[in-house]
Amino acid sequence: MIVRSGSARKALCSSRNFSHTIRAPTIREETISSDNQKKSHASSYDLKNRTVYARRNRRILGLVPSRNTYPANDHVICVSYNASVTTVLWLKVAAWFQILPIVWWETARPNRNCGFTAIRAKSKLCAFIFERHGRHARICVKDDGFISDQKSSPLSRKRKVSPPVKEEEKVSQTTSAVITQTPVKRLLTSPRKGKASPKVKEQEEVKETISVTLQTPDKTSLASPRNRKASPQVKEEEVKPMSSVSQSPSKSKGRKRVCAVGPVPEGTVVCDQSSKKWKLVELLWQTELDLTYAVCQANQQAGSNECKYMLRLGAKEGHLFNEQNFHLRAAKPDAVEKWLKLHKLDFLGIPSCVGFGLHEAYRFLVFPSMGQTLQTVMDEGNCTLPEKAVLQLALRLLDALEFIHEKEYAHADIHAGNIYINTDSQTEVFLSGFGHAFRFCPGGKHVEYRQGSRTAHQGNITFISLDSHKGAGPSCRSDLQSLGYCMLYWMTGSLPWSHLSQTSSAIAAEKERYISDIPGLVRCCYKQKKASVALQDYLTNVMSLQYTEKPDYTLLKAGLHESLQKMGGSLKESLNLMHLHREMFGGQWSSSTRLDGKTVLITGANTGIGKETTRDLAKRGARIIMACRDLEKAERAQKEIMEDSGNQNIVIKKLDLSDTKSIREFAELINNEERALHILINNAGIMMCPYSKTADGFEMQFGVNHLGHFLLTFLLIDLLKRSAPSRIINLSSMAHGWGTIALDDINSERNYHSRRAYGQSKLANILFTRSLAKKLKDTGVTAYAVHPGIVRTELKRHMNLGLLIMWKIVRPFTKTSVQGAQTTIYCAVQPELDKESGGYYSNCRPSRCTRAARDDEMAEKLWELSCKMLGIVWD
Ligand SMILES: NC(=O)C1=CN([C@@H]2O[C@H](COP(=O)(O)OP(=O)(O)OC[C@H]3O[C@@H](n4cnc5c(N)ncnc54)[C@H](OP(=O)(O)O)[C@@H]3O)[C@@H](O)[C@H]2O)C=CC1
Ligand SMILES: CC1=C(/C=C/C(C)=C/C=C/C(C)=C/C=O)C(C)(C)CCC1
Repeated sequence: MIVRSGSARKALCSSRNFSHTIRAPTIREETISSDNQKKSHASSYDLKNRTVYARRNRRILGLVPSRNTYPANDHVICVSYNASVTTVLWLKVAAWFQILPIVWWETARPNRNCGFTAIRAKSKLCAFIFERHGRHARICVKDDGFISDQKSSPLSRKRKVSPPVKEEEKVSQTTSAVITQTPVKRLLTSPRKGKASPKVKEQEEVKETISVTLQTPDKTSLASPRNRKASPQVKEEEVKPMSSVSQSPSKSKGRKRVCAVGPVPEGTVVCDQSSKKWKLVELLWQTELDLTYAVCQANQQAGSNECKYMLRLGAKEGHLFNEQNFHLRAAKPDAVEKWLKLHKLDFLGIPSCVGFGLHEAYRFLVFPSMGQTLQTVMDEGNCTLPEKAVLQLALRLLDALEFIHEKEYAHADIHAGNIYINTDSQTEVFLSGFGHAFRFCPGGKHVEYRQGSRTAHQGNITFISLDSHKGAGPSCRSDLQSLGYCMLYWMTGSLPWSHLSQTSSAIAAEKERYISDIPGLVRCCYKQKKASVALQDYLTNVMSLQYTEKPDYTLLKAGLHESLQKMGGSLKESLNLMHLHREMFGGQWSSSTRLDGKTVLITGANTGIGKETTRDLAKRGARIIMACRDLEKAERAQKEIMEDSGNQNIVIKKLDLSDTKSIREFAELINNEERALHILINNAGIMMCPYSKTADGFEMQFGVNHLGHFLLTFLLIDLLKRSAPSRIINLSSMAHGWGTIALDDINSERNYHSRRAYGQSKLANILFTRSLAKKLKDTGVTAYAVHPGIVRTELKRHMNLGLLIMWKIVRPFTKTSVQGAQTTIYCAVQPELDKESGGYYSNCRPSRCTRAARDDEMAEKLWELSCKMLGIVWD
């Protein structure tokens, strides 16, 4: 529960001034004594799902804003205690370029005894102030970002206990077992470590609010496996993949779910079949089907930190019954021991069940504590994992799979929620959750392939094999294919079917389509990135396995091993589950929102951010109008996107934003031909070009980036209003701070500075968005300004040498076009944004722009000037 030492801090302190870490679990406050200079001290807060870590001696502090609030990746900022000048400078640069999510910070050393560093992240509420009082440091936290004392700290807020689940809510018709894991209190270290201090105990009394999102369980999965009937027909079920944790780890973050069985109060003692008594110390997490507790033997007094065991509790006749049978039949500890010796392995990730039994209407299984699930790790901030870690995981899992397959069982539900990682060693990976395990080879005789012989689509819908979709008994190939899907997903954060809200049979159809097109599958997930050769080989191998074929595990492992070695990795090495670059700078965001029947118009759609935005929205089913000045380039992009998305409803129209005639002709065509326009994305842009003028005599950057889009929006506004709810997205930039609006020399005729002129045009984009929001109030048309991040596109073609050198320096922190497109897509599809208008967004969340960009008076003046320059009247 409480982070004292170990992996959290190790992770936290591992790199330079900033690093990734796994979020600490609970509310904690600690006075850091400066007497103990040699000892390490950790402090952590979970403040309405935000956490601060502080470590004094290594002078590192970190904060992790909550995923509950923000759909995009978490960020970690670590700064020195009493930050040094270098740190502050670094922070300033990082904040200025929005590399880190800092919007405000302050350091001061008013006197020798009291210094502080305060940081405010993009979360509205975060402010952490580190004060030193004599020989002690104290952390104060306050909502509004300014110094507070602990009395006003929201730490005192009470958590509400999850209400018991009503009987009628428990069972209802829904999908096949969609397992979603909710960490009740997030375990960071293995429960074996650490002691709970009295103070901590007190803090633990504070209850967390658990909002109830009912995800009703599958009837069939609650029924005894013996009573389960095979459904001959594949039942068509509406499944929203995003609603399942492992289908989209990022989406489920923080979502609290209620288990089919009501929780048993902590402190309850249960007795297993061998009369051993187990005390439920703490509810760790829950899925729709079961609850996991930290437990200790009843005669021992232990805090949750000392619990060496975990207990899974579910319905008496539910999937735990199947799991219990599996453990009794196939995974006895001595069998595992024997296997280890025979195969000269140092480790085999098969949990040993040390007790099982019934308690009232529940069945429970007890295991030695295995750490935390991979799902939890990913929920804590890793949308994707580094290739090296995925290879390590896969090799460990292949060992486990080879063992269970040899014991005649298929796991049949491989996904991150069923994989545990020992948080102490970080080298031990366990395969758990055998609730769907299937004995495919009873007595050495492989079952015959028969579709519909079992309930179709059982297990986690995103990762189950095609055989499971079809209701055929899963065999070796099912597990290996599922593992392949998992690896792809962990590495890339997507699968062709993972972001679409589809029926289970539609997902099955996608899997069927790709089973014979591995290059296509890999391309679809990796997009423009270089794919892992090892993974591609693995997929090719396992997708071609016959139903009864015995896989060549040695060959499969050799391929992955070779690749791991080439990357300088080994199985002995700790898993590095932190994807630093992606995490901090990637800003990947995911949503299942479909746009079928919607029309999107996007300018500059043939390359860079525009092209990736088009690709994504095309995959969501929208009709797309690509407004481009170069038709040849546009056709190439259109062809590629059509092939990739399967969406043929993508048209190209010529638009040159540097010529008002072209804009008018284009708009006329759209107004005549299109029945509706739901999303207008003013994306095209030009940056820092040598001085030149548009056809109408406007300075090029101001003319294209602002005036061109201003006119286009004006000409399309009635169509947008008629199509409401509709949205306008203006691509601005953090570069809006590089310039001001020179009302008296808007065309930079007296003085041209290419960077400032670009800044002026991007500032104009934000001011235009603000004015639009005001003028379009109550029309159902909303407007958003976006900073996409610093993105590796063709935009920099006019940059001067100095800036290009700078570009090289910041390159490691820049985004790919796919990453750069995420905030635009977010503004285009996120349903809640219907209620917001006029804001500035970056990293898929509201962001802070400069004061000049919030100047409504200037916005009004710019509006008037723009109308005048374009010769239009727009009130
Ligand atoms: N990349 C970055 O780091 C950042 C980008 N932005 C903004 O994001 C937007 C997209 O930029 P990005 O994808 O990076 O840049 P690219 O240069 O890759 O793409 C710009 C697009 O705009 C088109 N375009 C340029 N001039 C005109 C014109 N006169 N008429 C019609 N289309 C035109 C280009 O067409 P063609 O291919 O024919 O040249 C191209 O399709 C821009 O508004 C930019 O200011 C903001 C912050 C940072
Ligand atoms: C100037 C400069 C830098 C580089 C900035 C770059 C490369 C910005 C690119 C911005 C873009 C592309 C904006 C588009 O709208 C550093 C190294 C951060 C630090 C100091 C000054």
